[in-house]
Amino acid sequence: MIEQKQLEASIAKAAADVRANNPLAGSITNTVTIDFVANAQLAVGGSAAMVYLPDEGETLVAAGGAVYLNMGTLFPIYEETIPRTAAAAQAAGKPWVLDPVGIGIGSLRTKLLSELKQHKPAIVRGNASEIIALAGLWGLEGTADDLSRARGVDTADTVEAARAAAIALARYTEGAVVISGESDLVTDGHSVVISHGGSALMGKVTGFGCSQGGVLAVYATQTDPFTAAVAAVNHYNLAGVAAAAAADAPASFKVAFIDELFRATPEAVAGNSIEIQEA
Ligand SMILES: Nc1ncnc2c1ncn2[C@@H]1O[C@H](COP(=O)(O)OP(=O)(O)O)[C@@H](O)[C@H]1O
Ligand SMILES: Cc1ncsc1CCOP(=O)(O)O
Ligand SMILES: [Mg+2]
Repeated sequence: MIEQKQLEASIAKAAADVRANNPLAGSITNTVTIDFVANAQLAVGGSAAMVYLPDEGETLVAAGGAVYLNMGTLFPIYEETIPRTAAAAQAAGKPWVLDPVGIGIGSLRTKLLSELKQHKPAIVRGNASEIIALAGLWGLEGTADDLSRARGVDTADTVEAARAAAIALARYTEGAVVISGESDLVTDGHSVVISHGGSALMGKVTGFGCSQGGVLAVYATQTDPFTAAVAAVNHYNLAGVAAAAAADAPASFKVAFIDELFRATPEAVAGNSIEIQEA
């Protein structure tokens, strides 16, 4: 199990490095929340670029330190763009982050998510229902293939109910998995970190999950997937608490949240309340 002081030091360094290096993490992401993803990436210190076409995805892999693939709103061209971009990242040894938004909706999404198994994302991020459904679709041990639980893009399960699925995914990818929710769970298949904070208002604005995925990719440019995952999730939880002190309704909360992502210091990100458990 990872030691807390050592993890905090690695998180503080990752947050400081993101600020110092302004790293690019390109995205192929949905059209609902694309603006929020880019602005969150910039607010934490990263750089954003959003594309749709296959050769552009490959170009962003080459140009950046990581790439973010979010399945939220699919177009026919994505049948080419998404696997080619994931394959390019894997071939280049660059981390890529998968958000299986809306898993269970439509045949193209199921086909693409099945194909992506072979390219092993460095970080998988989803809400509890998405993580359970992905582990089942990938046929991982102890999980059930049941896409019928999918109901849209919001969760119908608790974070704890998805714990075993997240651990199975992390052991398969040898990367990190994030389950978002009231408290977020991060695992590398050996340790589990529960990160506290945030606000219920984060569930009342679309894009908090997607933008967390973009920020995970920014952090993944600077450190290993597990440290990157805890750092990004901590950064989100810290900013969520601070934004809730400044705003009490969804639209103003979103604005305050982007400001608080920007204001958060590396030390505060590292000091966000976490619990470390055995997987
Ligand atoms: N009730 C809550 N309390 C605190 N934070 C929350 C709550 N609901 C969601 N969040 C936060 O909102 C972000 C998005 O999570 P979630 O709503 O689970 O994702 P998605 O939008 O993919 O369903 C995460 O940072 C998560 O910690
Ligand atoms: C509403 C919606 N529909 C397709 S993608 C999307 C955005 C989902 O964003 P998030 O999961 O971050 O709230
Ligand atoms: Mg989501």
